[in-house]
Amino acid sequence: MSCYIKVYGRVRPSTSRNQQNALTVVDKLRVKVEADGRCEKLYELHRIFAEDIAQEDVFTTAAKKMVEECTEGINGTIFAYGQTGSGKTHTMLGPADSWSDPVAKGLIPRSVEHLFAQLELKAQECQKFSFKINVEFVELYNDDIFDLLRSDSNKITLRDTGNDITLVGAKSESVDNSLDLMHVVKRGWKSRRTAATAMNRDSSRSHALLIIKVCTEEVTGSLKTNRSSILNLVDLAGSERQSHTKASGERLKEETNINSSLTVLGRCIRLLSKPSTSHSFIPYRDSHLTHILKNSLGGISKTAVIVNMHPDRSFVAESSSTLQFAEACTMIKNRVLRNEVMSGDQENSYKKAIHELRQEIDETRAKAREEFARRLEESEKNYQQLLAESTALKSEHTELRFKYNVGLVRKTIALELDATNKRCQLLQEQRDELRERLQQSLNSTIPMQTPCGKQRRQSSRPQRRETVYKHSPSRLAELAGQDDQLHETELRVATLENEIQVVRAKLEKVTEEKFKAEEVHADVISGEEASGRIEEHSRSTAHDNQGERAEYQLVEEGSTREMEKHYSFQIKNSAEQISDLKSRLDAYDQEIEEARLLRLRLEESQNKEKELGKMIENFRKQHEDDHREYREEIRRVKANMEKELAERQKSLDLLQNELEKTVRASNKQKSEASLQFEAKMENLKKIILIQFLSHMVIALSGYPRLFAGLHHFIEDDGVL
Ligand SMILES: Nc1ncnc2c1ncn2[C@@H]1O[C@H](COP(=O)(O)OP(=O)(O)OP(=O)(O)O)[C@@H](O)[C@H]1O
Repeated sequence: MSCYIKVYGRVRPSTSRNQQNALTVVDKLRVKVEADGRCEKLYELHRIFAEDIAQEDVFTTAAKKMVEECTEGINGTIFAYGQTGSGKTHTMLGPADSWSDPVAKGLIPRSVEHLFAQLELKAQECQKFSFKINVEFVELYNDDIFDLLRSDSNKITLRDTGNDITLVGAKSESVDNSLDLMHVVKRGWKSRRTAATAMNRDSSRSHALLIIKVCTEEVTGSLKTNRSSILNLVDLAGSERQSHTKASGERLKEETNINSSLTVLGRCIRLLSKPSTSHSFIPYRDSHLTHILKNSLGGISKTAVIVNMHPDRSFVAESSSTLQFAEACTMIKNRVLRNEVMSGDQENSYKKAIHELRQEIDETRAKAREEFARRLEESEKNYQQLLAESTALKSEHTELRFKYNVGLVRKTIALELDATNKRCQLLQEQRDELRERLQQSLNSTIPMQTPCGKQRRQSSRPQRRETVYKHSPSRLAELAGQDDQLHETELRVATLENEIQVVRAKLEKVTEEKFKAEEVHADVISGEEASGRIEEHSRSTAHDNQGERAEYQLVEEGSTREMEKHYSFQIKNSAEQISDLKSRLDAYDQEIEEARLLRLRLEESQNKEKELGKMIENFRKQHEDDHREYREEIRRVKANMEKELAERQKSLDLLQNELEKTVRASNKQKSEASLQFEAKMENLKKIILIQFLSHMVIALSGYPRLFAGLHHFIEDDGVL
């Protein structure tokens, strides 16, 4: 994979208020340089950061992705370039003592934190993942390399093995987390050579190189992938003009060295940026700086350059030269390689990984289905329970309503019986009256009888018995009046009989209703008891009627004595009936009371029913809410599962693609190898033939004619 070096420009805030700025940020990609308001030039880079840009934005744009790719085995280099005091250290490290300031800290602390965060994330995502971080920190001072992690002043040498450039003698410290790494950086930074110049109170006098080596091991199934990468974070010393820095002595020597290394860097960049010279010699070895950065400039790593500029008009020449350097950098293409070694049976391990992923997907699906079914069953159960409760409440309500209706029927019967009772009382009074009259009539009849009843009964003469009952005329008149009265009574009795018939019919109807009611709900009152009572009542009513009829017959016969007996019997009977009716009335009163209580209970039950209705409604609502929630949750779980499935499918596809690629590559390798093998065999055959022919030539050299013929034959056959 080849890609261009990314170049970003950053303009620092101006230091002079009076001067007009020579640099104007036109937009996110372009910056304009103006000299004396006359000649102006527009430069376009991958991104221009204006004075007010946040450190976080610089990191996100220029370094974040590169740091992430480092964990994938791709080397990365980020360096800050620019004149002295233009803000290189500010960009790379941040202002002094801003290591832990979330706003001000620079690109190095942010990269370190992000690198570890990314590695931790991978460790969580991968089946088996481990990493190892080693760090080296050196400075290039006066074109010598010094270790910033060691106090001795031993110089470090470079070993170039083509793709690898190693620092021989540099201390490599192993770190486990970002804090440890930042402590190492802090320690090294303290040893870095800085000095105050006219341009910068804390000017860097050396190029600082922080080298972070990342090694990761990832195991998927039986496939082991080892990746390694290097992240170079470089803070270059600034190019300086003696006219500005007013340097002399040691500072001047430093300045000369810095400028010469930067000149070599510029030369290499210029050569690399010209397509025609891309294959010509690049003088990396002319300075340690370019030699160390060899792989980052036209080499095998990804590179980002941040060019820092001073906007003031007095530095317009430096800004122009920085921007020219930046523009040349944008033309350089790197051939990025991924440092990755896979071990184990790749094809099988891919297949195994695919199989495992498929299994995982199936398991996840089955689990989701089970969960869904379980929740559905649970909610169904809850629903059935609520339904049963509601049915029980409804039947209770019906039962109570029925009881109330039975109570009402009883009350009606009681009222009917009350009316009957009153009529009976009236009848009794009338009978009493009749009895009184009969008594009077008897009193007046007795003196007319023979002195001794015994004698009369013993007499054998029938004509004598007839004379015994002869009445006086006044008595006869009285008897005639009595006959009228009896007739009247007879009429009354008939009327009463009718009334009793009506009442009896009503009673029968009520009894029938009661029977029906009690048949349906036997536990309210024993049906037998009630029917017994009603039958009894009917019997007594029938008995009354019979009695009245007999009375009527006796009256017709005209036997006063028998009537007396009959009336006294009737009176006794009536008294019994009355007491019976009274007791029945008491029973009815009791029943009415019961009905009242039932009504109260019914009201209570109605209230209860209302409450229960509310409860059912609440239950139903809750059940519906639960159901909705379950459904919602199931839907959410399903969506998550689907998402996960899609992701897994995606990774499966990727794996399959990779597998196909690997298979294709291995097939290609095989065919290439077989072609090579065939070519080699062909060559070998030729060599053997040549050797054979040369032996023949030597052997036949004594026979010139035969040799000439053979030579001719060889040329014709085109063997040679
Ligand atoms: N973008 C910026 N915002 C605020 N202050 C800045 C910015 N850039 C630089 N400065 C300030 O300018 C001064 C010089 O910056 P810095 O030391 O980073 O420059 P430098 O390019 O590293 O210089 P040298 O090459 O001499 O080391 C510092 O005090 C720094 O805080």
